[in-house]
Amino acid sequence: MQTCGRHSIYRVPLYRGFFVRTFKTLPVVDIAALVKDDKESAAQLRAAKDLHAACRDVGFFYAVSHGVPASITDGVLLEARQWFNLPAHVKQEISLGPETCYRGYQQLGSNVTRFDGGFQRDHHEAIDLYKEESDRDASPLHGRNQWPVQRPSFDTSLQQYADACLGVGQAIMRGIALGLGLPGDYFESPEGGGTTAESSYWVMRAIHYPPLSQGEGQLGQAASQAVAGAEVERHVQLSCGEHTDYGLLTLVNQEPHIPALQVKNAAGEWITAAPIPGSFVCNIGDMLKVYTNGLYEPTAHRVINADPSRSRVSIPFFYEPAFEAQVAPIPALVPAGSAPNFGSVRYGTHLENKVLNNFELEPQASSVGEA
Ligand SMILES: O=C(O)CCC(=O)C(=O)O
Ligand SMILES: [Fe+2]
Repeated sequence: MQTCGRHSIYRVPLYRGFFVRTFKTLPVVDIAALVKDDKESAAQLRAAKDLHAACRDVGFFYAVSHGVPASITDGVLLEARQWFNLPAHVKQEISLGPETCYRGYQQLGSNVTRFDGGFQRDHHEAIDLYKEESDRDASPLHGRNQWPVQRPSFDTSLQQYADACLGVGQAIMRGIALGLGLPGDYFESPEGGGTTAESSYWVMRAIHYPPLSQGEGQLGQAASQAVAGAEVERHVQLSCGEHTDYGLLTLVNQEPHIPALQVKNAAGEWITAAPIPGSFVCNIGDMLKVYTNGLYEPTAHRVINADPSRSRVSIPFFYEPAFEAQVAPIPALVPAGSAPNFGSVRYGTHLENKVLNNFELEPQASSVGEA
């Protein structure tokens, strides 16, 4: 096992197979020291150790003491809820498509979860925003955002929220680097991809999940089973189908009233990520699997809003690598004498392949009536 001198806080197990993911709850990690301290401290190393265990054994954790004021996290959820209450034709003024670089509003059922031989429409509407890039020719995703200008206060609170999440994302990535026995700024350095709060090709989605009802306001039997945490056939409509995330780290800010996010353990059981006020539910994405040579695995999750009377709003923020980052297994995490488990991938190419495949933008016959 190679480590990086003074940064090594313990030996990092190289084979995740020792750590069967039989979790029944999600760990809570206090990240105060990572967001507050400039210098590496004993408290930072403790947080880093907790992050390492959480990423290796679960792939999900609640981040608490993150320092983002409730006025920002609660405020943006409230603003989003009010924006989604606007008439459909107002929301559609900022509809997304290839011509808007996939930025803007997606109506109910446009987002799909694909599986072999088919896809399922997810039962949510959303606004998608990305880091803004002026060089439109360089990627079908590059461009300016369609901010929700119909409510300037929402626009402002989204921007504040994004700034705050960039700081938290960079701090958690420092903790993850330390937890891997690397220098805290590893992912910010050129050899680690050069990802910082400034360069991250972040994504932010404000999502509205109407009640998941079938028939006359009742959940279908299969969907009810899904609510109870069972595995279901792929054709059963869910608020958001089973998937893993694409990049480094996702921070989910969710409304407190509905437990709807479910996380799959190795036994195939669905564990509910019930809201904890003041926390972000965090999960790791595909790129951390590549960086760690497979030690950290992104965990499948899905969303089911089973409350027949209330919709749910969440605002995931995706702290992702820089678009041009070349992501490859970190040499110190590849056993001496072994070939790396993965080749190098340009993050922007990985993202394009995912996003360009995410939509079925033709209106759904049954659910788009109110325009
Ligand atoms: O709404 C949530 O709780 C999670 C959404 C999600 O998994 C995603 O957008 O990737
Ligand atoms: Fe996700």
